[in-house]
Amino acid sequence: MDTNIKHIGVFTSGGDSPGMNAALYAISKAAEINNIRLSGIRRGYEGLIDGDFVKLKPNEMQKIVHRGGTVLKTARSSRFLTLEGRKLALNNLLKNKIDALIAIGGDGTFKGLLVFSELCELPFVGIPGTIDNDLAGTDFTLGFDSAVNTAIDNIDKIRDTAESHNRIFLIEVMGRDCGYIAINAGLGVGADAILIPESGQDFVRLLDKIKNYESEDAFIVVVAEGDELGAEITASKIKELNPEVDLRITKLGHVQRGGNPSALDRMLGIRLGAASVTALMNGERNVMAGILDNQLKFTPFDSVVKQHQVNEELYELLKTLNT
Ligand SMILES: Nc1ncnc2c1ncn2[C@@H]1O[C@H](COP(=O)(O)OP(=O)(O)O)[C@@H](O)[C@H]1O
Ligand SMILES: O=P(O)(O)OC[C@H]1O[C@](O)(COP(=O)(O)O)[C@@H](O)[C@@H]1O
Repeated sequence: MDTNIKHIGVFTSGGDSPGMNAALYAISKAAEINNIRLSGIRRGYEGLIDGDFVKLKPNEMQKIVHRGGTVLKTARSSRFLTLEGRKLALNNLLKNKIDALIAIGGDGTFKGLLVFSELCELPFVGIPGTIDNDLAGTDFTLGFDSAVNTAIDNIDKIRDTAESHNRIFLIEVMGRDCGYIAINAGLGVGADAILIPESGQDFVRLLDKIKNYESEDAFIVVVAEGDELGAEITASKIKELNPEVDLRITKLGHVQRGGNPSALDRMLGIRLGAASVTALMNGERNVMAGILDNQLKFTPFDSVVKQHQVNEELYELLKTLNT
């Protein structure tokens, strides 16, 4: 056990995701039990550069396990992309006598840590926090399950009105350049078609169905925001084929990032939060904590950032179900 770790800094970075507060609770509790001082760093790398450090008290964190967003706030930092910014960040860590860092964020955040490790010798552990589920090294990222549930709740509501009017709805969901939210939400609502960035065949399947569409029912298409055509072009192609159809586009947007974390995300945050403190005490460095096959696993940052997890079985499922 590495007893040199007396003071840990923790921050959330990139897009917020439900479950981040649960992870912060577990980190604060595990640190307290192991007599480790914990400093929260506000606004991700921005707060590291500005020295914006706060205390995280486990008895207060316990009360916000159920809340979405991140109590530490988060940011995308252009200053951290510069060497000058990273040097300011290093100075603040040294000044505050921080021995190790825990970062909750996505692949951008871990790329940042990799670059920072060229300057800073402190050990870093990452927790995958993004609704996009686009990281290797974990089956699920923190917030993905909640975001899919939110998308499903909203699309169910759209179905009510779509069926009442016999309309085609194109519903855009988040996920950056990854189709995980679209596949899971789309299958979960019984969508007629799902368009994702990773597949070229989905649009062909959609056109085949639209050719036979009789305007006597709803037709629900879930479109990933990173899809190569996107909702607008897809809509205009459908209209070209069949000018009479009644069609609407809905972009679900940031509603998918908010709301209380699901039970799965609360547990994921708590497991990974506690594991990250233990990992630092055990001498781990520059790794991301994740759950693979329900087992805790640590993956080096360079393997996490290089890959985009592609689940072939899910793509095959879309074909099997002709969606
Ligand atoms: N190559 C890089 N070098 C240094 N910092 C980086 C790099 N890539 C990303 N970062 C930092 O990580 C932050 C979070 O990354 P971003 O891609 O916005 O979100 P996420 O971590 O959710 O993927 C960025 O705003 C930036 O400050
Ligand atoms: O809130 P912003 O900065 O507009 O970012 C939107 C992006 O953030 C996400 O919600 C989450 O992405 P990250 O977790 O990688 O930041 C993406 O799905 C979306 O493309």
